[in-house]
Amino acid sequence: MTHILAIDQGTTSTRAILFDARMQAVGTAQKEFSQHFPQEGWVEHDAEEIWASVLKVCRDVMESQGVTPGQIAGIGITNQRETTVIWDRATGKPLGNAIVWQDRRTAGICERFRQAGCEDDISAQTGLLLDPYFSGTKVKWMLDTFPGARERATAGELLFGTIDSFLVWRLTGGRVHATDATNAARTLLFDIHQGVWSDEICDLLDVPAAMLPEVRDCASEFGHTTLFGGSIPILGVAGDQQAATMGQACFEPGMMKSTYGTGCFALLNTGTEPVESQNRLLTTIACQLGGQRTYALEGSIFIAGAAVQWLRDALRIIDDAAQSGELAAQSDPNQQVVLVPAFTGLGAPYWNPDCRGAIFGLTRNSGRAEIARAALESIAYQTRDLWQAMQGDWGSETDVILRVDGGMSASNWAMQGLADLLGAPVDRPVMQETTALGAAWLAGMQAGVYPDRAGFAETWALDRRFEPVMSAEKRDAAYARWQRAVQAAMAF
Ligand SMILES: Nc1ncnc2c1ncn2[C@@H]1O[C@H](COP(=O)(O)OP(=O)(O)O)[C@@H](O)[C@H]1O
Ligand SMILES: O=P(O)(O)OC[C@H](O)CO
Repeated sequence: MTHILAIDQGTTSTRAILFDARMQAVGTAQKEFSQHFPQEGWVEHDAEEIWASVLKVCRDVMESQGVTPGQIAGIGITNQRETTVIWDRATGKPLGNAIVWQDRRTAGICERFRQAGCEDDISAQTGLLLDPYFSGTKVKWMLDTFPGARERATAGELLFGTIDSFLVWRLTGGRVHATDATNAARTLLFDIHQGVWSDEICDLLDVPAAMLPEVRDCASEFGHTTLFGGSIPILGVAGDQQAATMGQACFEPGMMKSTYGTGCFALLNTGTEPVESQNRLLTTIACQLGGQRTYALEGSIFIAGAAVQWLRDALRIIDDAAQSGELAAQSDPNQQVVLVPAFTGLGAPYWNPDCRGAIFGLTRNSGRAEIARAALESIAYQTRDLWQAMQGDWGSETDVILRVDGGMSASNWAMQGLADLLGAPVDRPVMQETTALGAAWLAGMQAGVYPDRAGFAETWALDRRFEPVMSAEKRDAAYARWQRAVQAAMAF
């Protein structure tokens, strides 16, 4: 058995990547799927379409590489986190569309619990904040909205899961209803200190315990799938940002990665003790291996690569994402156009679900290039917000080098801009599919074919280091403009 199959179920596409015995990616298949925006601030996925995309990419990659199930030692699953599915235990059919992590429909529910004084207690247990981002209020909304759903969930007829859990259920033919600790940590229902579902929060949100998946280590047995013409064990599961943290080998306290996909998620490993943020960051589980939890501080930005998609799909000023850097490079350096990409509210450290996007500093000379530049710079400014918050929580005396990955990290222009606006070096690894690599590593380690943490960390290789070249004066002035722009957008 020479291969590991990683399934990376992301927000905009599903990928299957085959890794060989030396942890090299030897084949990839990818499929985009539909995004549904039924109302302002709502974002949904069709869980059946996601499932079909998973089957397709797995079959395609095995076929293209001529690899049979008998040659695959294990499957690792990694997924968009928080996105919520409820399905029927008997039929496996979803109750409705999945509510995506970006969806803001439960802002009112969050506000009601905040007014009732529940946020501190919820934060203390979960490490999260009362924001529609997390699964808990999405589950509540579904149970409140679909007639008879709560009664059926209480009777054990309906099951809840994040995407990993839904895929494990489907892949195992309904035999396993499980998730891993990193995905559980994003639900708002999980006590990250005790490593168990919180009865108190489940009662508060009226979520029946009978519908919750069993929580397992990231590398453990999640059953077998026989859907590809032979039996393959599922041996690894982790939320995509945590998988990327592992794929970047950020195993030591103080190591940090930032992934630029649809959104941007920066995780700083804080070791075996959770650190409570004083700067509106999240405390989360980075991984759980052998029953031992490692924690992280996380900064979550909702719009990163999605701003580039907006340039392509809504403004139509580029044909594909890679052109954004070329266009930005043509911009007039003397213009000071700032884009606040709060298309679905603002995440860390602002946590403002009602804020919407804004552009400042336009002149008659502002055009496509300046807008493209503002879009790419907005990702760097948002990372600096997180960077400062992390330094506040972790201590700024430590020299943290940021490891970057995700689709947008391919843009040299954006990564140089990031180093400039942070005033710190940015490291991009050779292997930029770190999310899939992390999931593959979990499964391969569990299968006994890949090395342990130390051996894996030695394989991390630098593609390019981006050193800051911008003057401190220019950097501070630019960042001050961004801060004013955010305040103005929130006041609008
Ligand atoms: N060369 C590039 N420059 C800027 N943005 C890019 C580039 N390539 C991809 N992207 C952006 O990266 C995102 C895709 O990254 P990916 O890691 O696949 O995301 P996800 O896992 O969220 O689906 C898209 O939003 C796309 O606009
Ligand atoms: O699909 P991505 O890569 O944008 O990641 C989504 C995150 O997991 C949401 O928390």
